Amino acid sequence: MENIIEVKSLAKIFGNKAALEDVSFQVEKGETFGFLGPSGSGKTTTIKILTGQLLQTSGDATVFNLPVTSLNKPSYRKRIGVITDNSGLYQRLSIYDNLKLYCDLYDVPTKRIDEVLEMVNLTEDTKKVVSKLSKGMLQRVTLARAFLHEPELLFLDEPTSALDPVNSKHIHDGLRKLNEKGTTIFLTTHDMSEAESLCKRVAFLHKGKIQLLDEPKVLRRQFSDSSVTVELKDGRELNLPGGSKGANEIYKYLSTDQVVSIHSNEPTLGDIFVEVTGRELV
Ligand SMILES: Nc1ncnc2c1ncn2[C@@H]1O[C@H](COP(=O)(O)OP(=O)(O)OP(=O)(O)O)[C@@H](O)[C@H]1O
Repeated sequence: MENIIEVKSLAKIFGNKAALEDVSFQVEKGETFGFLGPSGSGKTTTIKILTGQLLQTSGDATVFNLPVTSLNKPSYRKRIGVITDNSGLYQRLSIYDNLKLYCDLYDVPTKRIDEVLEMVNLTEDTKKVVSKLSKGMLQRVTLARAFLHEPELLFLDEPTSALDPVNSKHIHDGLRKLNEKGTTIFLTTHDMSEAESLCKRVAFLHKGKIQLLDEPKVLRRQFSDSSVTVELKDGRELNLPGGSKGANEIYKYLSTDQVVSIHSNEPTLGDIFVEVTGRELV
Protein backbone atom coordinates (compact mmCIF):
# COMPACT_ATOMS: atom_id res chain seq x y z
CA MET A 1 0.00 0.00 0.00
CA GLU A 2 1.30 3.44 -0.96
CA ASN A 3 1.88 5.92 1.86
CA ILE A 4 0.70 9.47 1.26
CA ILE A 5 2.15 10.82 4.53
CA GLU A 6 5.33 9.58 6.24
CA VAL A 7 6.45 11.02 9.55
CA LYS A 8 9.64 9.94 11.30
CA SER A 9 10.86 11.06 14.73
CA LEU A 10 9.13 14.42 14.39
CA ALA A 11 9.80 16.95 17.15
CA LYS A 12 8.67 20.53 17.67
CA ILE A 13 9.94 22.68 20.51
CA PHE A 14 8.29 26.03 21.32
CA GLY A 15 10.72 28.00 23.51
CA ASN A 16 11.68 25.40 26.10
CA LYS A 17 8.49 23.35 25.77
CA ALA A 18 8.26 20.26 23.56
CA ALA A 19 4.89 20.11 21.77
CA LEU A 20 6.02 16.99 19.85
CA GLU A 21 8.91 14.86 21.06
CA ASP A 22 9.21 11.78 18.88
CA VAL A 23 6.27 11.21 16.57
CA SER A 24 6.35 8.58 13.81
CA PHE A 25 3.49 7.25 11.68
CA GLN A 26 2.38 6.69 8.08
CA VAL A 27 -0.93 7.43 6.42
CA GLU A 28 -1.90 5.12 3.57
CA LYS A 29 -3.38 6.41 0.33
CA GLY A 30 -7.16 6.25 0.50
CA GLU A 31 -7.60 5.84 4.26
CA THR A 32 -9.27 8.07 6.82
CA PHE A 33 -6.71 8.37 9.59
CA GLY A 34 -7.73 9.62 13.04
CA PHE A 35 -5.20 11.62 15.03
CA LEU A 36 -6.52 11.71 18.57
CA GLY A 37 -5.30 13.30 21.74
CA PRO A 38 -6.29 15.62 24.56
CA SER A 39 -6.16 19.38 24.29
CA GLY A 40 -2.59 20.61 23.94
CA SER A 41 -1.20 17.24 22.86
CA GLY A 42 0.16 18.60 19.55
CA LYS A 43 -2.51 17.67 16.99
CA THR A 44 -2.76 21.11 15.36
CA THR A 45 1.02 21.50 15.50
CA THR A 46 1.35 18.25 13.53
CA ILE A 47 -1.17 19.40 10.89
CA LYS A 48 0.62 22.74 10.59
CA ILE A 49 3.96 21.00 10.03
CA LEU A 50 2.44 18.58 7.50
CA THR A 51 0.87 21.44 5.54
CA GLY A 52 3.99 23.59 5.47
CA GLN A 53 2.65 26.26 7.86
CA LEU A 54 5.21 25.50 10.57
CA LEU A 55 8.74 24.14 10.51
CA GLN A 56 9.61 21.14 12.67
CA THR A 57 12.55 21.34 15.09
CA SER A 58 13.80 17.91 14.02
CA GLY A 59 12.68 14.74 12.27
CA ASP A 60 11.37 14.05 8.79
CA ALA A 61 7.92 14.53 7.33
CA THR A 62 6.94 13.86 3.74
CA VAL A 63 3.62 14.30 1.92
CA PHE A 64 3.27 12.80 -1.58
CA ASN A 65 6.88 11.62 -1.05
CA LEU A 66 8.08 15.22 -0.84
CA PRO A 67 9.57 16.95 2.19
CA VAL A 68 6.81 19.14 3.65
CA THR A 69 9.00 22.19 3.18
CA SER A 70 8.54 21.94 -0.59
CA LEU A 71 4.74 21.78 -0.55
CA ASN A 72 4.17 25.47 -1.10
CA LYS A 73 4.18 25.21 -4.88
CA PRO A 74 0.71 25.89 -6.36
CA SER A 75 0.63 22.49 -8.09
CA TYR A 76 0.78 20.77 -4.68
CA ARG A 77 -1.56 23.23 -2.98
CA LYS A 78 -4.32 22.03 -5.34
CA ARG A 79 -3.81 18.44 -4.21
CA ILE A 80 -4.34 19.31 -0.55
CA GLY A 81 -7.27 20.73 1.44
CA VAL A 82 -6.72 22.09 4.95
CA ILE A 83 -9.11 23.16 7.66
CA THR A 84 -7.50 24.27 10.89
CA ASP A 85 -9.84 27.15 11.76
CA ASN A 86 -12.62 29.24 10.22
CA SER A 87 -10.37 31.84 8.66
CA GLY A 88 -9.97 32.48 4.97
CA LEU A 89 -13.58 33.44 4.22
CA TYR A 90 -14.52 36.89 2.95
CA GLN A 91 -16.77 38.30 5.64
CA ARG A 92 -18.77 40.67 3.42
CA LEU A 93 -19.50 38.16 0.67
CA SER A 94 -22.29 35.59 0.60
CA ILE A 95 -21.66 31.87 1.08
CA TYR A 96 -22.13 31.34 -2.66
CA ASP A 97 -19.78 34.17 -3.68
CA ASN A 98 -17.09 32.91 -1.30
CA LEU A 99 -17.25 29.46 -2.86
CA LYS A 100 -17.34 30.92 -6.37
CA LEU A 101 -14.05 32.71 -5.67
CA TYR A 102 -12.48 29.39 -4.69
CA CYS A 103 -13.92 27.74 -7.81
CA ASP A 104 -12.11 30.36 -9.90
CA LEU A 105 -8.91 29.89 -7.90
CA TYR A 106 -8.90 26.10 -8.22
CA ASP A 107 -10.41 25.85 -11.74
CA VAL A 108 -13.47 24.05 -10.46
CA PRO A 109 -16.79 24.33 -12.38
CA THR A 110 -19.35 26.37 -10.40
CA LYS A 111 -21.88 23.52 -10.53
CA ARG A 112 -19.75 21.84 -7.86
CA ILE A 113 -20.91 24.56 -5.41
CA ASP A 114 -24.39 23.00 -5.19
CA GLU A 115 -22.90 19.57 -4.51
CA VAL A 116 -20.72 20.75 -1.63
CA LEU A 117 -23.47 22.89 -0.13
CA GLU A 118 -25.69 19.83 -0.06
CA MET A 119 -22.93 17.87 1.67
CA VAL A 120 -22.80 20.42 4.48
CA ASN A 121 -26.57 21.02 4.63
CA LEU A 122 -26.49 24.66 3.48
CA THR A 123 -28.50 24.63 0.26
CA GLU A 124 -31.11 27.03 1.71
CA ASP A 125 -28.52 29.57 2.87
CA THR A 126 -26.44 30.34 -0.20
CA LYS A 127 -27.23 34.09 -0.18
CA LYS A 128 -26.40 34.63 3.49
CA VAL A 129 -23.47 36.94 4.17
CA VAL A 130 -20.58 35.23 5.98
CA SER A 131 -20.29 37.89 8.73
CA LYS A 132 -23.85 37.03 9.86
CA LEU A 133 -23.41 33.27 10.13
CA SER A 134 -23.48 31.22 13.35
CA LYS A 135 -20.32 29.40 14.48
CA GLY A 136 -21.67 26.08 13.25
CA MET A 137 -22.65 27.51 9.85
CA LEU A 138 -19.20 29.07 9.48
CA GLN A 139 -17.62 25.71 10.21
CA ARG A 140 -19.79 24.13 7.52
CA VAL A 141 -18.91 26.79 4.91
CA THR A 142 -15.22 26.28 5.68
CA LEU A 143 -15.66 22.55 5.18
CA ALA A 144 -17.57 23.11 1.92
CA ARG A 145 -14.62 25.20 0.74
CA ALA A 146 -12.20 22.40 1.60
CA PHE A 147 -14.34 19.82 -0.25
CA LEU A 148 -14.77 22.02 -3.34
CA HIS A 149 -11.74 20.91 -5.36
CA GLU A 150 -11.94 17.26 -4.20
CA PRO A 151 -8.35 17.28 -2.96
CA GLU A 152 -6.31 14.08 -2.93
CA LEU A 153 -5.48 14.72 0.72
CA LEU A 154 -7.65 16.54 3.23
CA PHE A 155 -6.48 17.71 6.68
CA LEU A 156 -9.34 18.39 9.08
CA ASP A 157 -8.76 19.75 12.57
CA GLU A 158 -11.84 18.95 14.67
CA PRO A 159 -14.28 19.41 11.77
CA THR A 160 -17.48 18.96 13.77
CA SER A 161 -16.55 20.61 17.08
CA ALA A 162 -19.19 23.37 16.76
CA LEU A 163 -21.92 21.29 15.12
CA ASP A 164 -25.15 19.73 16.37
CA PRO A 165 -25.73 16.00 15.75
CA VAL A 166 -27.76 16.52 12.54
CA ASN A 167 -25.11 18.69 10.93
CA SER A 168 -22.32 16.42 12.19
CA LYS A 169 -24.07 13.57 10.40
CA HIS A 170 -24.18 15.59 7.16
CA ILE A 171 -20.45 16.23 7.46
CA HIS A 172 -19.74 12.57 8.25
CA ASP A 173 -21.75 11.45 5.21
CA GLY A 174 -19.92 14.02 3.07
CA LEU A 175 -16.53 12.85 4.34
CA ARG A 176 -17.43 9.22 3.60
CA LYS A 177 -18.43 10.21 0.04
CA LEU A 178 -15.17 12.10 -0.49
CA ASN A 179 -13.20 9.17 0.91
CA GLU A 180 -15.04 6.72 -1.36
CA LYS A 181 -14.07 8.90 -4.33
CA GLY A 182 -10.41 8.55 -3.29
CA THR A 183 -9.62 11.45 -0.95
CA THR A 184 -7.27 10.47 1.88
CA ILE A 185 -8.39 12.14 5.11
CA PHE A 186 -6.25 13.10 8.11
CA LEU A 187 -8.65 13.97 10.90
CA THR A 188 -8.16 15.23 14.44
CA THR A 189 -11.08 14.97 16.82
CA HIS A 190 -12.03 14.77 20.48
CA ASP A 191 -15.13 12.85 19.48
CA MET A 192 -14.42 9.14 19.88
CA SER A 193 -17.62 8.01 18.19
CA GLU A 194 -16.69 10.19 15.19
CA ALA A 195 -13.28 8.50 15.08
CA GLU A 196 -14.83 5.03 15.39
CA SER A 197 -17.34 5.60 12.63
CA LEU A 198 -15.03 7.35 10.14
CA CYS A 199 -11.48 6.17 10.65
CA LYS A 200 -9.78 3.08 9.29
CA ARG A 201 -6.96 3.56 11.78
CA VAL A 202 -6.44 5.84 14.75
CA ALA A 203 -3.35 7.11 16.55
CA PHE A 204 -3.41 8.33 20.16
CA LEU A 205 -1.06 11.22 20.77
CA HIS A 206 -0.02 11.99 24.35
CA LYS A 207 3.05 13.56 25.94
CA GLY A 208 4.52 14.35 22.53
CA LYS A 209 4.45 10.73 21.36
CA ILE A 210 2.10 8.26 19.68
CA GLN A 211 0.99 5.90 22.43
CA LEU A 212 -1.15 3.57 20.30
CA LEU A 213 -1.88 3.16 16.60
CA ASP A 214 -4.20 0.63 14.99
CA GLU A 215 -7.69 -0.05 13.68
CA PRO A 216 -10.38 0.84 16.27
CA LYS A 217 -11.73 -2.73 16.29
CA VAL A 218 -8.24 -4.19 16.86
CA LEU A 219 -7.63 -1.80 19.77
CA ARG A 220 -11.01 -2.60 21.30
CA ARG A 221 -10.28 -6.33 21.10
CA GLN A 222 -6.78 -5.85 22.48
CA PHE A 223 -8.11 -4.02 25.53
CA SER A 224 -11.21 -6.18 26.03
CA ASP A 225 -11.51 -8.51 29.04
CA SER A 226 -13.78 -10.73 26.84
CA SER A 227 -16.67 -10.55 29.31
CA VAL A 228 -20.29 -10.20 28.20
CA THR A 229 -23.38 -8.65 29.77
CA VAL A 230 -26.55 -10.72 29.55
CA GLU A 231 -29.87 -8.96 30.12
CA LEU A 232 -32.61 -11.28 31.39
CA LYS A 233 -36.38 -10.99 31.12
CA ASP A 234 -36.69 -10.68 34.93
CA GLY A 235 -34.65 -7.42 34.72
CA ARG A 236 -31.31 -8.81 35.93
CA GLU A 237 -28.08 -7.92 34.13
CA LEU A 238 -25.36 -10.54 34.50
CA ASN A 239 -21.71 -9.87 33.81
CA LEU A 240 -20.31 -13.20 32.62
CA PRO A 241 -16.74 -14.15 31.74
CA GLY A 242 -15.73 -15.03 28.17
CA GLY A 243 -14.72 -18.54 27.15
CA SER A 244 -16.39 -21.85 27.93
CA LYS A 245 -17.34 -20.93 31.51
CA GLY A 246 -19.45 -17.97 30.37
CA ALA A 247 -20.74 -19.85 27.32
CA ASN A 248 -22.22 -22.63 29.49
CA GLU A 249 -24.07 -20.12 31.62
CA ILE A 250 -25.31 -18.13 28.62
CA TYR A 251 -26.58 -21.39 27.10
CA LYS A 252 -28.46 -22.17 30.32
CA TYR A 253 -30.34 -18.84 30.12
CA LEU A 254 -30.87 -19.06 26.35
CA SER A 255 -32.30 -22.58 26.51
CA THR A 256 -34.87 -21.51 29.10
CA ASP A 257 -35.86 -18.47 26.99
CA GLN A 258 -34.81 -15.95 29.63
CA VAL A 259 -32.50 -13.73 27.55
CA VAL A 260 -33.42 -10.25 26.27
CA SER A 261 -29.97 -9.26 24.98
CA ILE A 262 -26.28 -10.19 25.05
CA HIS A 263 -23.57 -7.53 24.70
CA SER A 264 -19.82 -7.91 24.59
CA ASN A 265 -18.07 -5.58 27.05
CA GLU A 266 -15.46 -4.22 24.69
CA PRO A 267 -14.10 -0.86 25.81
CA THR A 268 -14.76 2.27 23.76
CA LEU A 269 -11.85 4.20 22.24
CA GLY A 270 -12.37 6.76 25.02
CA ASP A 271 -12.01 4.02 27.69
CA ILE A 272 -8.80 2.80 26.02
CA PHE A 273 -7.36 6.28 25.90
CA VAL A 274 -8.00 6.83 29.61
CA GLU A 275 -6.47 3.44 30.42
CA VAL A 276 -3.32 4.09 28.42
CA THR A 277 -2.69 7.70 29.35
CA GLY A 278 -4.59 8.21 32.59
CA ARG A 279 -6.15 11.28 31.00
CA GLU A 280 -9.67 12.10 29.90
CA LEU A 281 -10.12 13.23 26.31
CA VAL A 282 -11.17 16.83 26.87
N1 LIG B 1 2.92 29.18 18.25
C1 LIG B 1 3.09 28.59 19.43
N2 LIG B 1 3.94 29.10 20.34
C2 LIG B 1 4.14 28.51 21.54
N3 LIG B 1 3.53 27.38 21.93
C3 LIG B 1 2.66 26.83 21.08
C4 LIG B 1 2.40 27.38 19.78
N4 LIG B 1 1.49 26.60 19.14
C5 LIG B 1 1.20 25.59 19.99
N5 LIG B 1 1.89 25.71 21.16
C6 LIG B 1 1.87 24.79 22.31
O1 LIG B 1 2.13 23.48 21.82
C7 LIG B 1 1.31 22.52 22.48
C8 LIG B 1 0.49 21.76 21.45
O2 LIG B 1 -0.47 22.66 20.89
P1 LIG B 1 -1.51 22.19 19.77
O3 LIG B 1 -2.31 23.39 19.40
O4 LIG B 1 -0.78 21.50 18.69
O5 LIG B 1 -2.40 21.14 20.57
P2 LIG B 1 -3.76 20.41 20.13
O6 LIG B 1 -3.58 18.98 20.43
O7 LIG B 1 -4.12 20.78 18.73
O8 LIG B 1 -4.80 21.04 21.14
P3 LIG B 1 -6.40 21.33 20.97
O9 LIG B 1 -7.07 19.99 20.99
O10 LIG B 1 -6.74 22.14 22.18
O11 LIG B 1 -6.59 22.07 19.67
C9 LIG B 1 0.48 23.30 23.49
O12 LIG B 1 1.13 23.24 24.74
C10 LIG B 1 0.48 24.70 22.94
O13 LIG B 1 0.35 25.65 23.98
